[in-house]
Amino acid sequence: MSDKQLRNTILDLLLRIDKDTGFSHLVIDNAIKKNKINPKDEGLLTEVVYGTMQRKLTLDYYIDSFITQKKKLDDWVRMLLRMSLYQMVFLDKVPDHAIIHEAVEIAKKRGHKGTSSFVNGLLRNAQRQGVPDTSKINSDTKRLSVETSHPEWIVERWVAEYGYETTKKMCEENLNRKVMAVRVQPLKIKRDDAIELLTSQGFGVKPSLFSEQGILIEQGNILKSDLFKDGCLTIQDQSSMLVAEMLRAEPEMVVLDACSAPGGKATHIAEKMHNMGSIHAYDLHKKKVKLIQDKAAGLTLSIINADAMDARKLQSVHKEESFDRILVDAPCSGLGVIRGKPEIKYHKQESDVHRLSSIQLEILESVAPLLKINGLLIYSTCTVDMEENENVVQRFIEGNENFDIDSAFFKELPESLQASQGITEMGLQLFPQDYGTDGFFLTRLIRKK
Ligand SMILES: C[S@@+](CC[C@H](N)C(=O)[O-])C[C@H]1O[C@@H](n2cnc3c(N)ncnc32)[C@H](O)[C@@H]1O
Repeated sequence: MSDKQLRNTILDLLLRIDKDTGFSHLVIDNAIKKNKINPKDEGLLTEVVYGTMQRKLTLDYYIDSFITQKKKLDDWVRMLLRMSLYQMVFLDKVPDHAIIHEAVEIAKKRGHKGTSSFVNGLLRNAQRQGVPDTSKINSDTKRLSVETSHPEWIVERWVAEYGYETTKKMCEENLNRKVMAVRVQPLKIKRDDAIELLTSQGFGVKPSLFSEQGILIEQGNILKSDLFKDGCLTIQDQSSMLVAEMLRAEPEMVVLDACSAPGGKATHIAEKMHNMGSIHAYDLHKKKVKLIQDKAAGLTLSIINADAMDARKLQSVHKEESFDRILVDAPCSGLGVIRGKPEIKYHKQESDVHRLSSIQLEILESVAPLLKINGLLIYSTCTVDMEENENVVQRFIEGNENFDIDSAFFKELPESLQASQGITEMGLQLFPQDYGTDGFFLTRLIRKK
């Protein structure tokens, strides 16, 4: 693939991700496979696509400072400027003159002469004058929003909920790449043996913090390893691994996973149960049920029965007090996984947080009667927001006096989490900057009567 083709591909991918037609990691993976992109170009493509999305608002601030007449730019022109400026300001892989030349060539081809001279002029101005100094922005939240490219509503919510310093660290951390984690299928291989084998094959790996099944991948493409291809490993963030650890499901129990696709946690729970007992796994979307089934089959786990169903209607198919354990890994705004899916921060709106928190409470209310007395229920989300996390739990407890937060949950947390700043009386909020995990919330409820 020529440099010009590569840059056109990058521009097309960015436009697709920005229009919310696919998560960045899936769009990038598909493009690499489809276009048979070589490893060197693969690195640049991934870096520029992720980096441009991650820094979109910062780049827009730079672009707007060079535009005197406030005219609306075509989407592709703005995106071309963003990706070019991203490379000029944040990368040193390609010289500025080459970046500008490629951008002008693309602008000539996609637009008209006026467009290419506009692109040329703006990028040359940026090259000569440098980008504007953001430290001069007066408002703390606006400055943090521009410098770390998070919409102001998110910054304002986080500052109100967690304070300025925590918010600043979180926004800065969200610009980094996270270290990938995988879970070992213990019925197939021991973690120590997997670590030894992967190390001998040149991977940089080490045990993860919160689960005896977790491995952190610091170097190497684990998707290409034999262990992954043989179904001995599943990709899962360390925070998500905590869920099955804390659910305390045992062999022969009957478990409900109310929002299960793609099945990451259901399969982990099945492993914890030594593939004995039963897990009823549901998801609202019929097409996602196959993802659960495929994941279970890939890991040779047979106790998961997956079906499509709105978790709010499960009382129509299951009797009261049917389950020893229930997991509600609820649909959420996803503000905890911005590092891996940067587009989330631009696509989600504050109204989504309000809408989702109502659905989360409805799901909890609907599945609660299905839990046996003394049974345990985990509520979790991959978001950082009190309205969807602590407040949902509090509202649920207030309305259901037969449920309580299980105090044993806090004692059973891994030692490294015992002093976490995210522990409140409602549960545990993990922040991405604290342990390198996704932003994630979980708590455990117990049914008393
Ligand atoms: C956070 S994801 C679950 C991830 C999954 N537990 C795992 O570990 O792989 C939330 C899931 O809830 C599903 N969902 C959304 N609304 C639902 C509802 N009303 N009932 C059941 N599932 C729902 C979504 O389709 C999505 O797959």
